[in-house]
Amino acid sequence: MSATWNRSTSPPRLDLSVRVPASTSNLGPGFDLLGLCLDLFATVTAEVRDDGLGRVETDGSAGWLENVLIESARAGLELGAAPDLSMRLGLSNEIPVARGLGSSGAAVAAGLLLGATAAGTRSQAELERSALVDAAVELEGHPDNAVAALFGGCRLSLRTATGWRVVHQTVHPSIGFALAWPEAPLATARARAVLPEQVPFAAAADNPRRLAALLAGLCTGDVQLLTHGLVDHLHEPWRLPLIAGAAEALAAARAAGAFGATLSGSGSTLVAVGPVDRAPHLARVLGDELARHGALGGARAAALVEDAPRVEVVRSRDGSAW
Ligand SMILES: Nc1ncnc2c1ncn2[C@@H]1O[C@H](COP(=O)(O)OP(=O)(O)OP(=O)(O)O)[C@@H](O)[C@H]1O
Ligand SMILES: N[C@@H](CCO)C(=O)O
Repeated sequence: MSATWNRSTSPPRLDLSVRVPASTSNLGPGFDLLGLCLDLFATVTAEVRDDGLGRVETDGSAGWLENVLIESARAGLELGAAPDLSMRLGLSNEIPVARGLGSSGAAVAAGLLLGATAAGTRSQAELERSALVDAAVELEGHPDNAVAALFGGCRLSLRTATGWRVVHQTVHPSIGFALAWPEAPLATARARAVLPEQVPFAAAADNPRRLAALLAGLCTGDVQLLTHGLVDHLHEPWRLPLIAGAAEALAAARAAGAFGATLSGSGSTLVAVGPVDRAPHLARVLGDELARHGALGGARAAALVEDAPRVEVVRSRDGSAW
């Protein structure tokens, strides 16, 4: 971060921008644990003013993500001890919202990074990304999407006695991801509300076995491990009935050569995991089957995004310089 602010007669202004990835979470047994960044992006801009008013708003472009973006930017400013800065946020978003692709997690990460960067630019003290994790989890309610969006790559979020520990999970380059989502949204809150209080002992006992296989399979590209690992008993059985054609589409993807197929996050997007060169075909298979049962929102192959989002200083200006 090179820009610094000088007070002058008109409030100094800083324009920031950050591009944050979508994420698929859970991948079956990694419920509220695993988030994997994919190449659909939300770009958030911020006009920051050092006017002492502490007003955070959007320019009207954020739609359903407006509140989460404002709250996260505020939290970033507060963490950076600069709650008196004002921010005007704008969103350009290619992540389908309320489809289990981490749009709110991306908004949380973007807001926190922009707020913390604005604060740090004034104080010259940059906040560590890891200092934002607790706030991200609190804002989002679960760690997987927001943490992945903050750090990039595939991430496991573990709550320890001393706070959240974020672990990088290697994903073998032979593995590809195919997505398809219905036109109808499915809010995470609704998909969490259908989960049971308790599950049978056999289901609880099998899920960690599946998770161990999934993580080893992601690391090595071992097809048998991935196939064994992309199975869940804790959330998928209750959520699939909420999405017309989901069970049929997952079965079709498996029959077409996917190693496995499951819900992306809490749905309504479906994700098939297969050979990287077959991902476009698998996306078509998922999409065709969803379309047979209702209106299709979209279908595409998606690539893992390893890079952490970086806040860019678009321009820095005080009254005299501009
Ligand atoms: N029907 C709705 N009307 C208004 N806002 C909504 C509606 N459904 C969801 N939202 C808001 O849209 C944002 C994104 O929704 P949500 O968190 O459910 O999905 P997501 O982040 O896209 O997917 P996921 O977290 O499952 O990966 C949230 O801030 C949520 O409050
Ligand atoms: N782990 C969260 C992700 C929300 O997309 C859930 O499954 O509810």
